[in-house]
Amino acid sequence: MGKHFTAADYVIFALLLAASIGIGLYHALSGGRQRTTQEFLLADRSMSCLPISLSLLASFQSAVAIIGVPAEVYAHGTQYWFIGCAYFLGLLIPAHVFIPVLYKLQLSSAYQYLELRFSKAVRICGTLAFIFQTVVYMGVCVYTPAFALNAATEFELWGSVLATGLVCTLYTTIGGLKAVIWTDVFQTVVMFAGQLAVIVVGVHQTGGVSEVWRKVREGNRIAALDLNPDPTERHTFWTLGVGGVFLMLSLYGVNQAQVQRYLSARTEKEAVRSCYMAFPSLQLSLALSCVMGLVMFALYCGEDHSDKLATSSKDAMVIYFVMDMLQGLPGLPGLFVACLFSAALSTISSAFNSLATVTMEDLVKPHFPAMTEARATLLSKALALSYGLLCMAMAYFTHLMDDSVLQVALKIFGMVGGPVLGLFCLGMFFPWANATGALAGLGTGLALAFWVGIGSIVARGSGARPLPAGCTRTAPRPSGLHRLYSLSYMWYSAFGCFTVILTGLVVSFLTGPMKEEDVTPGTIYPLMGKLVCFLPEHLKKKLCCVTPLGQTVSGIMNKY
Ligand SMILES: CC(C)(CO)[C@@H](O)C(=O)NCCC(=O)O
Ligand code: NA
Repeated sequence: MGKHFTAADYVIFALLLAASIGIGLYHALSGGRQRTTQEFLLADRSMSCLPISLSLLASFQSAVAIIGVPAEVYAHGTQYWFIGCAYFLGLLIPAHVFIPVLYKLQLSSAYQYLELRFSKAVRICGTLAFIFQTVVYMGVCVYTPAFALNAATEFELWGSVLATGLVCTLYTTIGGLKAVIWTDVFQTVVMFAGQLAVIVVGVHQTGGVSEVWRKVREGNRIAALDLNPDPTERHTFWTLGVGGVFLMLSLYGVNQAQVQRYLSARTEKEAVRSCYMAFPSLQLSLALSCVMGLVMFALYCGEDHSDKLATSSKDAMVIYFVMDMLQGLPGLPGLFVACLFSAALSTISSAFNSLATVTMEDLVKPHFPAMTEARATLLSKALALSYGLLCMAMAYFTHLMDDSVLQVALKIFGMVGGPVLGLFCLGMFFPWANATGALAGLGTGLALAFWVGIGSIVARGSGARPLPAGCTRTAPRPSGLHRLYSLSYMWYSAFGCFTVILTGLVVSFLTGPMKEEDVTPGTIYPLMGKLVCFLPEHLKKKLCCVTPLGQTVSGIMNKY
């Protein structure tokens, strides 16, 4: 770390790690001392909306976004910022559709819903898809800050992977979900502080806000709304603002990490409120990272310094610029590194805890119904620990990938999260869908998503790579399969989701649609009923044939 780090920097970085472990210790020794799975995995269902909302932000805001978004804006301008449009529906729909259904069912794992609605097999498939998605994503999260720091500074690569992994494993294993949520709060504040510091210093060094504005205008970095309907165009209003809604739904609607936070809320109202409160913090976070890219552009005028680095990665270049800007300002490099690690730690800890939860609730408990609470809690802790170790192994595989980290992460979310979102939509909005349809749908959705996702990587390797922004007009239009492979990664979630719904419905009707009396009450969201609320009562009843949500379901829950 040599020339970049002074004593003040080491102190700040060490404080972050120590405070995170401290919060873990506090929750290990206070409250119920993490002796039940209710406390360890669901924070005793006692959380209020403020910590939950910051934690919702932190779950999927990792160093990948902190580095990846400025890198994207530096290279291609602010078009990516339009993903902020997707946050409206991307949070409103979870708040008013997914939370009401999932919270009322008093679940512990989101995938329990799939058993209530379809069958045990569907639940297990949903769980396995989630585990796969999260384990791969975790690798990217741990590896990204370590790799970028190593390329731009003298930070030891595998040393930082180990530090992140071990600290995070420690406080997650001893402090449970309460520690995860409260460290998220603290780490989110550090994250904002680090980004803000870089922006302030950068604006100052450029010579003021108006100078920054002049330079990014001259450099063509402020993007106008791009309404090009071509689905292979990487970033347009449609791919970001509409495709992004499905990405957001798969993360904020049905992903276990987030659902677990909703379920840990004291009341349903607090859960809904936390979803609303996540909106401004998500927008703030997006704005900070986009502005950081702009400031960087103003200061370095689009120079490419990759020749000075051991890698051509734009992500490493961002770190190089930040460290260059902050040089000679003791404490600030440390704050920025703390910001990166905060972002990473808060994401990885959510991943450990949610992985431990689904493995326990969906894969282990159903086979050992007589397991004592003490033993189940011990096993949950062992699971959190093992996933922690697995995550460090995954970091190793990530270093074999060669793509912008932001794109890698969002591709994974789309390829696996999209089909899983489709499964929940199929169950909630279509009372006719049956378990066979759900399984066939999920299988088809995953297969198609992986075909397109892996196809895009292979096609790019064989020279069909889309040209960089600005050259797109002269690029030959991809044809045939290549056109499919060049589908914008921002559409992956929507593509997977609709494939599952369509296949699921067709197969359900072929194999005999579900009958009204066989559907578990409370598992359907009366979408039709809400859409046709102006129609007379008896017609509505015909259209949405199932028990309304308002009815409590404690009776049914005893059955399971
Ligand atoms: C998931 C979104 C789009 C939500 O804003 C954003 O946080 C993001 O781009 N995340 C990238 C993945 C990551 O930061 O790990
Ligand atoms: Na995070």
